[in-house]
Amino acid sequence: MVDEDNNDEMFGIQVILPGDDDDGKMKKGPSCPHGPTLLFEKTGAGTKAGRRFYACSACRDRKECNFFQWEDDKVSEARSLAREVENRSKAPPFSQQQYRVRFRKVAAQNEKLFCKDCQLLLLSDERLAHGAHKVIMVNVSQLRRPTALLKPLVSKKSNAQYLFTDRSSNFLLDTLDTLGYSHVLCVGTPRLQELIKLRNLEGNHLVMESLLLDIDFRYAQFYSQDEFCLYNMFNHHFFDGEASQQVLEAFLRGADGGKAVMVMDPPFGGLVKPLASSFSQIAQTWKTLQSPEGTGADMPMIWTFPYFMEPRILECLPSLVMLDYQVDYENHPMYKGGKAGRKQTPVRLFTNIPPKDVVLPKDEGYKLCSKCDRYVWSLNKHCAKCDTCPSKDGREWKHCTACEKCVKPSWKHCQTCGRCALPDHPCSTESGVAAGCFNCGSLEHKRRACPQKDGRRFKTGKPGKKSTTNNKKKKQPGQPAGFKRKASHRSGAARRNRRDATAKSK
Ligand SMILES: C[S@@+](CC[C@H](N)C(=O)[O-])C[C@H]1O[C@@H](n2cnc3c(N)ncnc32)[C@H](O)[C@@H]1O
Ligand SMILES: [Zn+2]
Ligand SMILES: [Zn+2]
Ligand SMILES: [Zn+2]
Ligand SMILES: [Zn+2]
Ligand SMILES: [Zn+2]
Ligand SMILES: [Zn+2]
Repeated sequence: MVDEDNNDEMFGIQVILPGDDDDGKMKKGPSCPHGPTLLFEKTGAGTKAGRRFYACSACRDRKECNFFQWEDDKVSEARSLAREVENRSKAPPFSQQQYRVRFRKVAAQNEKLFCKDCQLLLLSDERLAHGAHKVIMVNVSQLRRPTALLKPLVSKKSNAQYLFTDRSSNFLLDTLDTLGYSHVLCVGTPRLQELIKLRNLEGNHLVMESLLLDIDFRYAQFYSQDEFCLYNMFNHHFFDGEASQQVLEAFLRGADGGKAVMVMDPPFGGLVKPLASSFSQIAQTWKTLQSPEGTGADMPMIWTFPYFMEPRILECLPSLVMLDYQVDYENHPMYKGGKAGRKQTPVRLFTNIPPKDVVLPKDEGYKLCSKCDRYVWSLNKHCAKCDTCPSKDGREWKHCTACEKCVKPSWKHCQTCGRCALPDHPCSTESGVAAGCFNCGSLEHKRRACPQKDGRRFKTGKPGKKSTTNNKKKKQPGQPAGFKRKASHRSGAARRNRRDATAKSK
């Protein structure tokens, strides 16, 4: 589901945000059903600027949203109107207010009905209309656990609804509780919001306020307007516009005097740059709402994402630090903890909370490194030469004196490349400069300019040998050939590569 080389410039396509090259004056892109689209640029070989186009911010698969428009396209009025009609047709069937009224009615019914086919709570008189559907009766506690009732939307290229295990969600909540946070902004973390509400009911903890921002409108059924906003975290778009912005502001204002924190768990294949931009905008809103006597500090945040995205995240949000805690997921085939003990998962916490304050559980194998002043995984041994606990992936790394840094245990120092690498890596030229394309092995170009831009990686160590799997999809007329974004990099080959790189821990 995630590739190690997932980044915003993958396959020679990069996202352009306001401020990148226009002093922030870039006009808003046209909208798809997921709000304003993002502007992408197809970067060719060399320095020449590529052609720009708009595409959906939220879906990385054209089957889910096929919006495409060249930046310089003239769009006819008829096409604009047709788009508006389509966008409206994809909007939720009820407004947040209507959902709330329905929820109250359903909660008051003797028979609380839920249609599994429509993923909708039903009023008694609607049952007939869902006669052929699978309708079940639910109780009050099920109404309080929407993440258990709703079927997770596991399309990897859009919602990727992977839910925290009890272990991970309890750890997160205990940590926030210990650190004294009174307001938790849950961005794409419905299970955390749910757990907060359930704990509040228990009455033996300080009450925490929470607000869920998520693109899955099914959650609107279960929460009031002050508890849920339909939101796209890739373009910072509130589907209910000003009303939702005000809900967010009221929530953050309410935290003045208390402590607010934002916890985000985006789909793992998502582009880091637009995500970071949205999170920064929320943090900025929080900052402007702080009373003048505040400390001027940044809004605390915790972003869960795979460890191999660390360089990209830190490039976009340099104040974050990656912690060793391994987040696991209940319904993810690869990222869930094993039955007997813990299976390693690649998902970590990135935070601007001082790492020493986030106490990682000793009984799960974490320990304090007094030299680094942070909690680390048991196999992450402090290296005196690097003066850090170097491991990123949970394995014990070893120091290479030639490279003057710690490297993965499976790597060997290669005299030809002058650096450590996997023993079967494609070797570089005599010049000592890493040669050729990491994707296909050709010495003619780098991966970014690879004509075979489908994310498959050169794996055999034989330069020039191409993979036989090729799941090319039809491109839209006039659309750049490389426009697949994350669509195909989860081919069997890519998945295997990632597994090699992470779970199997080569
Ligand atoms: C990886 S799951 C995280 C769920 C979390 N682990 C939990 O247990 O609460 C991603 C979440 O982000 C939401 N999501 C996906 N795409 C989104 C988008 N573009 N904007 C906002 N939320 C999105 C999904 O609906 C889902 O709830
Ligand atoms: Zn879209
Ligand atoms: Zn139904
Ligand atoms: Zn250390
Ligand atoms: Zn070292
Ligand atoms: Zn080395
Ligand atoms: Zn080499």
